[in-house]
Amino acid sequence: MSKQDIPVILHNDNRGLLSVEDGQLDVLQLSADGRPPKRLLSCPTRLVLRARLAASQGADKPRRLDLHTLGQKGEHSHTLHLKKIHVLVEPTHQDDAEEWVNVLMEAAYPVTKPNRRVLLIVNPFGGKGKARQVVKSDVLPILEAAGCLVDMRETTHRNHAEEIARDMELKYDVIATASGDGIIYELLNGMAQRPDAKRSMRTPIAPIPLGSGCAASVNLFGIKDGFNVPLAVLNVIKGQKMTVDLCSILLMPSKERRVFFLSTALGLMVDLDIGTEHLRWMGDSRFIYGFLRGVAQSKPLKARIRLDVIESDKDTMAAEARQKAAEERGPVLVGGGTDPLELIRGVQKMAVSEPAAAESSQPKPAAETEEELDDGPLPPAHPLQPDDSWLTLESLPNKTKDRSSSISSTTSSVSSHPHRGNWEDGFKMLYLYAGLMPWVSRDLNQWPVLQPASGAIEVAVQRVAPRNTLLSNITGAEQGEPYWDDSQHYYRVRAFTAENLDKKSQPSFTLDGEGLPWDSFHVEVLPSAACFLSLDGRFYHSDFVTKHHTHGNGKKKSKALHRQHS
Ligand SMILES: Nc1ncnc2c1ncn2[C@@H]1O[C@H](COP(=O)(O)OP(=O)(O)OP(=O)(O)O)[C@@H](O)[C@H]1O
Repeated sequence: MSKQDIPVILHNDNRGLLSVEDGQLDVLQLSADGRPPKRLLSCPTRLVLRARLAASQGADKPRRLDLHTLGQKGEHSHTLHLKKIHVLVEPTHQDDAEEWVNVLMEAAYPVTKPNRRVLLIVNPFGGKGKARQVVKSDVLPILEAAGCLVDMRETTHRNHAEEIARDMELKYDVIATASGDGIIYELLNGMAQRPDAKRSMRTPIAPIPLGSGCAASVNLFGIKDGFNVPLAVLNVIKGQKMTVDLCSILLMPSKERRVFFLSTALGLMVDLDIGTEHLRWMGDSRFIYGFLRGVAQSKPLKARIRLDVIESDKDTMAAEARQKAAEERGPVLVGGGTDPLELIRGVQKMAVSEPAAAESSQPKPAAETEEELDDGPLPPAHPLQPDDSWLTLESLPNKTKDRSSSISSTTSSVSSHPHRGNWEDGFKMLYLYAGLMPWVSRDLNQWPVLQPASGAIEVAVQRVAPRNTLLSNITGAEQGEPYWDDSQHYYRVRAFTAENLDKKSQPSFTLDGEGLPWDSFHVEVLPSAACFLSLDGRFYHSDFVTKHHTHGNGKKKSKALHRQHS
């Protein structure tokens, strides 16, 4: 018997052994006749929620030991369910048992502290309308089994989450959202209005995917587990703080300011989202339907976009993203790629990029102590002043001759701009999609080279292209392959503006999936403004950044496209 083992009496009165070693908890039933022990439970310590010794009932009495874990349905299963095991520890082993419980809890919480205080926001009408029921059956029991203290609030009307965030006490370790992305958007906008906005935004958000589009969860847990509710609850319990950028958007002419954490879209992507809201019953399949419908119509977007570009070379951005992923992952599987079960079975690692964000018992460096952080409001939003160095992309209504109307004389010529990203005068846009997290839904990794908290927003501009090209881009979209298509122009920017050149036929744009009237707007990045929880302190790595295949097909496709355009 090693220090990691403790003898116990099992619920069936048989003798047993609890063992914790190499990131694994085992519960064994011992046999009296020399046969090998029977494994009753084998569980990665990542899935251990709590181990607790009950109070002593007297020095000569056995003590009860409770083990709460999540269990996989099978070795390769992503399905998790709550398991509770109770055993008895005989008086002679009780000191060792106390030490064993500490060893297990340290293995179970290697980078965070247990017993979090959780504000749980539930949208009872989110997604397919099952949030309330799933919270009761799956979410609350797991949080309680882990010893979390939960305050639950149900939203009763639109924008209720915004009101809650504006008025809440800042006493929680985490705000969990049993909803879709809309509630997260509202929470962040509520926080943004507070006089102590910066402090409030240091409370991390942990999404529990119970809406129709749950992009935040897909970005944290990947395509396969993007809708895995118990895994998302595990993230509430032991996720690490991950800082993210937000964007501030100034709506013109009203000068109303909003913030967003995910995306803003123009053109086809607007029709795809708000044009399919009546199809929420389809879950996120409604987006595919909307895309097909939009491609069939291929209605050009009429807009003038000005971009403060940092980078537009796709090869450079892809190489940087792959390098960063390699640093974060350390040694990888033979053949590369992502272990689909890494979030369930791997040992929880401290984030490479933000070790100071982990709740370790080590004192933080002086500059990162709470006292020195700014607790005040967000900086005020002012209209942006694009100058000569900004890139201007225009997709004009067919009959427009006078292109000078609202273009300032300082606008640079596209063809000579160092960051034009292969855009040519006369190209027509189909959509613009700007984002702060790689996946916008399970089906679309729109910004596969995006780095969180980089101080930039990624802008993809899809120009009008033959329908078969656009349709063939659906294949591989979940892993970001359309990035390589030359009809998709890609810019990493600090800020941008978008002016509507046909308000009648394109009245709206979307912000984190919510539709708003579009006249013109100004977007700038709020670097590292908010934080989410993530099990390994980062977004889930897509195959795009972990598998280093070339993009020969994309290049061939784009040459063909050029031929068709000329
Ligand atoms: N009780 C309520 N009645 C009506 N609307 C509500 C209620 N609670 C929240 N809402 C609104 O529901 C909208 C959608 O919320 P939620 O984030 O849960 O996602 P969803 O629409 O299912 O999925 P997604 O936004 O990811 O597509 C939000 O705009 C919110 O204001």
